[in-house]
Amino acid sequence: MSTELLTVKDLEVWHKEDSHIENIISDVSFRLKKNGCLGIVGESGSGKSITCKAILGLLDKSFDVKGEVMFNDIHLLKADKRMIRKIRGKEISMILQNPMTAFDPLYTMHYQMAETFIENLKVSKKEALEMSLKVLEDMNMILPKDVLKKYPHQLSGGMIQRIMIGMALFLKPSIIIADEPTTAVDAINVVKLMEEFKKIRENHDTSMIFISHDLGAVAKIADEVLVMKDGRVIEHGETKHLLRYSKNQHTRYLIDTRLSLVDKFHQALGYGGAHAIRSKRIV
Ligand SMILES: Nc1ncnc2c1ncn2[C@@H]1O[C@H](COP(=O)(O)OP(=O)(O)OP(=O)(O)O)[C@@H](O)[C@H]1O
Repeated sequence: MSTELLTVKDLEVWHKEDSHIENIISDVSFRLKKNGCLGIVGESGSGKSITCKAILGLLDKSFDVKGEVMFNDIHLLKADKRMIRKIRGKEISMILQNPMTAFDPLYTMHYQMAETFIENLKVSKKEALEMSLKVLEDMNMILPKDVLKKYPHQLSGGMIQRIMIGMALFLKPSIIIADEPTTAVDAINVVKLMEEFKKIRENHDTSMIFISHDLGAVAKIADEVLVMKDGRVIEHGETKHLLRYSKNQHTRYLIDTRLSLVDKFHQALGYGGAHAIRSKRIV
């Protein structure tokens, strides 16, 4: 039996504006194994988000998507909208880069979380409200009942992000796609969030696509990495092997940029720098 949950083959994305058509993504292919974690790295604008949105049918009509995207036996690019919406809610959850945009500022967290559970799990309003509280308790939020009464802008980016992760987990999807999940979060909460993601990998039967421009974050969690540049995959391989032995100039550039950041950080703290620890750790 195949262990692949998601197979993407020759994905292309084109953007149309008036009579102008521009190719944004080409020849992207990868496989996500059951219980695996694939990291997608690349600089800003390299095509990481558009690739994942294309897979989930989240791009608007100005985009044209070609290729093959198989989730189990379902061709996601050919599936009807109802089927796609069902898969997006229950089977594949996406954690967005900017979590604030995922919630409506006009409604309380309680209302919005409950709506999601009612729609995706077909539960009663009472059950949905209980589930919302359970999500916050599971994420170890302080005063969860108070948090539920708040509007999105009354919470920090880190809290909203943790709520999104908690909701994604509660729905027990087969795949979680996390798009730069640490962007809106301060440094201390980044560490906590990364722990949360590691726990997902250890305790849940969930596969993951983890998108980041930060190779260090990806190295902590992904077994395989796809490196993107200008809308194309320039390298793909097992994380440790790629970080240690890649000869690709751009991949090396991403690794070295990361190392020089770590160097600066360690020098500021009075340590020997990343080069001193390079032999022990990967990045
Ligand atoms: N709505 C849009 N209309 C037209 N082009 C777009 C749109 N969104 C993104 N693009 C283009 O698609 C390319 C890939 O963008 P994408 O957002 O996938 O990059 P990314 O690697 O996720 O970057 P970041 O890390 O900044 O999110 C870029 O060249 C970008 O300009």
